[in-house]
Amino acid sequence: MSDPDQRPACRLYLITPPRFEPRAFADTFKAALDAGDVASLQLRLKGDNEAPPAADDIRYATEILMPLARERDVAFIINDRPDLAAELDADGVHVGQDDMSCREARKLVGPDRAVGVTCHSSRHLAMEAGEAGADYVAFGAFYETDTKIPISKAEPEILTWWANLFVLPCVAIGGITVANAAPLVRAGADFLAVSSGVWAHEDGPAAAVRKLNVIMAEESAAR
Ligand SMILES: Cc1ncc(COP(=O)(O)OP(=O)(O)O)c(N)n1
Ligand SMILES: Cc1ncsc1CCOP(=O)(O)O
Ligand SMILES: [Mg+2]
Repeated sequence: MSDPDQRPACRLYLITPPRFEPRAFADTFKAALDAGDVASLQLRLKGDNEAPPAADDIRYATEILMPLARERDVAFIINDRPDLAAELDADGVHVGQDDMSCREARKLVGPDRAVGVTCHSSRHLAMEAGEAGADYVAFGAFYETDTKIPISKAEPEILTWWANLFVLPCVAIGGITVANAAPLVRAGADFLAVSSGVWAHEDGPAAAVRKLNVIMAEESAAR
């Protein structure tokens, strides 16, 4: 059993938009990171219809964004590509169930980089990922989203179940915004993974990061 009183406050795990021009995006990116606490940033590039991006696009975006993240103590995670996470010396990789197994990803990135695993709404997948050496498990999608067509709908109870049993951090993802984040923090999320809820916020990304930080602090203190 894990002790809920020992659990650190929930933190923000930013996900990039699926498509952007890295140099043009850099100022927006810096403004978001400078607006409040951001634990990590996932470079999640996708082509049309979720097609995988070219490796060189990931390399170029990493060249521009990773130093900006590092200067701010924000961990830089690459989506889908453990090989590139190792090659580019990123802080970690996120793999989905159809990308690569956690163990294979670990072999590619080594012991010192983080490996995160998509577990949809499955307790079984999450326990498997934990046993396979994942550094976090990700549950979702909690809310409707236009960023991806999710294959599962998760309920906040899965976060509570996980947090009460395991020390390994859990990430909540899918349609999270300033307006709907609170119940996920209360339920036990260690990280909120947010893309459009930050980049498309009506008052801009910096305002979204500020507001999410207030919510995460308040709701973590109340749990
Ligand atoms: C933190 C986090 N959680 C889940 C996902 C989804 O990964 P996956 O299922 O492989 O889908 P794609 O993101 O690759 O479309 C994620 N990227 N990050
Ligand atoms: C990658 C991913 N996996 C499940 S939902 C989702 C999309 C996250 O983006 P948003 O925060 O815009 O819903
Ligand atoms: Mg994937």
